Amino acid sequence: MSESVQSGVRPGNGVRSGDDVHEHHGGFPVFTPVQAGPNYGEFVESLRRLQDLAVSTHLPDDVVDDAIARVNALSDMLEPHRVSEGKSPAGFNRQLPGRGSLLLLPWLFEKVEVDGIRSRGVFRLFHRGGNSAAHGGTIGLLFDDMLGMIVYASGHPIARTAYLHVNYRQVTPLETELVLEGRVDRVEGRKLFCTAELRDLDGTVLADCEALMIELLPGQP
Ligand SMILES: CCCCCCCCCCCC(=O)SCCNC(=O)CCNC(=O)[C@H](O)C(C)(C)COP(=O)(O)OP(=O)(O)OC[C@H]1O[C@@H](n2cnc3c(N)ncnc32)[C@H](O)[C@@H]1OP(=O)(O)O
Repeated sequence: MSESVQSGVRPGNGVRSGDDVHEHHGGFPVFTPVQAGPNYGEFVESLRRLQDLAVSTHLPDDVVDDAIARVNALSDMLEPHRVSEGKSPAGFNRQLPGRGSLLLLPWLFEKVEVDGIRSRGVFRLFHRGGNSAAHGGTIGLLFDDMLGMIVYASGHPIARTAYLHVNYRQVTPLETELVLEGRVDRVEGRKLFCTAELRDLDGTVLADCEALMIELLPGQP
């Protein structure tokens, strides 16, 4: 997504290439992608490990107290480096799992093309819902984020999700490599009708979705 914001509309279905970036990306500011430094991916992975442990340990009280002190010390170290939206490498680095954003599932893109995207990754312990299955909300998060990339790849201006209908077909396992594919199926004016599927490596559909993405109007947030 970051490249679209930087360079404007790319070739694709419903192209309006050459048009003004501000006008056709709604009220989104023009972000210049912030490149991650050489160890940024390791930093994010370290935090993901911490998240996994935070939800899968039962700590003695003295360990909790020690952890609070250490985590606060780490936060105090980071605090002076706080920046505004668009100025952090988080979310801008497609070569990193989850584009380097701790919010996103740690997935990597295999294909980002006009006719659709494919991404691969795992749900981790942090994403556990119940009985070793992925939390349904994290599946929605994965789909929603991929929809943004589907719109970007298709060459359309930035769009927001009007609705996202998720069908949970099978229990989605943790720590198991899975694949997601999605595309724009149909365009009606500003309305982009998209579909995507989450599959295991045997090809079994674990979840699928249908979504309506609406291209933003000039100045629309
Ligand atoms: C660094 C990189 C950054 C890059 C960052 C890139 C960001 C990507 C975003 C990723 C996706 C997200 O998570 S977005 C976050 C979650 N979504 C949101 O917060 C969206 C909140 N909702 C809105 O802002 C608004 O409702 C919009 C923009 C979706 C639509 O509002 P609008 O622009 O006023 O459009 P409106 O006239 O209402 O509707 C246009 C047409 O769509 C239809 N329509 C509208 N909503 C629906 C609906 N739920 N179900 C059916 N149809 C609908 C209308 O009937 C109409 O059809 P007709 O009469 O024309 O036929």
